[in-house]
Amino acid sequence: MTLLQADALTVRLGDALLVDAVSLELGRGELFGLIGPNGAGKSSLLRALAQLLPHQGHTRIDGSALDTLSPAARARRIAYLAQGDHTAWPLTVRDFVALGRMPHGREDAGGRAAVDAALAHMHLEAFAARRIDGLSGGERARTRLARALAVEAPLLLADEPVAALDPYHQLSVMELLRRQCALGRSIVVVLHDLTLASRFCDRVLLMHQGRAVACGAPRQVLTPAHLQQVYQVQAMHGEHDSEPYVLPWRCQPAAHA
Ligand SMILES: Nc1ncnc2c1ncn2[C@@H]1O[C@H](COP(=O)(O)OP(=O)(O)OP(=O)(O)O)[C@@H](O)[C@H]1O
Repeated sequence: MTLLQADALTVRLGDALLVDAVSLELGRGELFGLIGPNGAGKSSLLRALAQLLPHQGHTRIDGSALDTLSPAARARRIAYLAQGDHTAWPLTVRDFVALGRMPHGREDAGGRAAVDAALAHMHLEAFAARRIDGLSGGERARTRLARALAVEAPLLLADEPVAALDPYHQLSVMELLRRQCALGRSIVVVLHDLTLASRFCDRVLLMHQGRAVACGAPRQVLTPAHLQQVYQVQAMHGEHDSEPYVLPWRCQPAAHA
């Protein structure tokens, strides 16, 4: 069943076309990867989906047009994790994660349990009383993801949630996202790691220069031809434990005529 439907989303900033008529449909319980090289338009598309960037096109969630929902109603349906690290405030980890409950208002019966669960998911229980401006980059990244998880929204839009994480936490976050989807949540995740995208995502959308190049099962999208065309790399493709991996191996710039 469809949770999110976006039709012909287009983002322009001045003369620049950042996202060019990209459409996507997201099923309930689906883990959907957004991939593509630097500057492809992934973050711009995610911000347009979150209604955080002026754009053309339409997005519906559960059949309701997103732009007709109040900001609070929208924030309860969509949790958004921005790319990068903008968390320099002197808050404790617990208080920062609790910001994710703001859309639920004052009578938030499930708030404490949601914050506890988010801290546990990100292995942050021992950090709860620490100030976020005293954490390492990866610890802060886990705290930011915990805030987004604490919303307990049916849709999570996560922009490079594993970029700053060590291998254990990268895998643990991807496994967690899969479990969240098994519970019925839907997730759009921006990834640069093609093996994580291959192994964990149900479908991926490959973007290049603002456009959707291919969308479908990772095996169908992460083909040698697409990797050459879009990333200008050759990769090793293989299987381990019956799961696919894609290891970028060598730069292969397009041949110029
Ligand atoms: N304010 C702006 N004005 C003009 N161009 C912009 C602006 N913000 C972003 N861009 C351009 O839009 C394009 C898409 O940026 P976007 O951040 O969506 O890419 P991305 O796919 O998320 O890249 P990355 O993998 O590097 O995070 C880039 O070429 C970027 O330089």
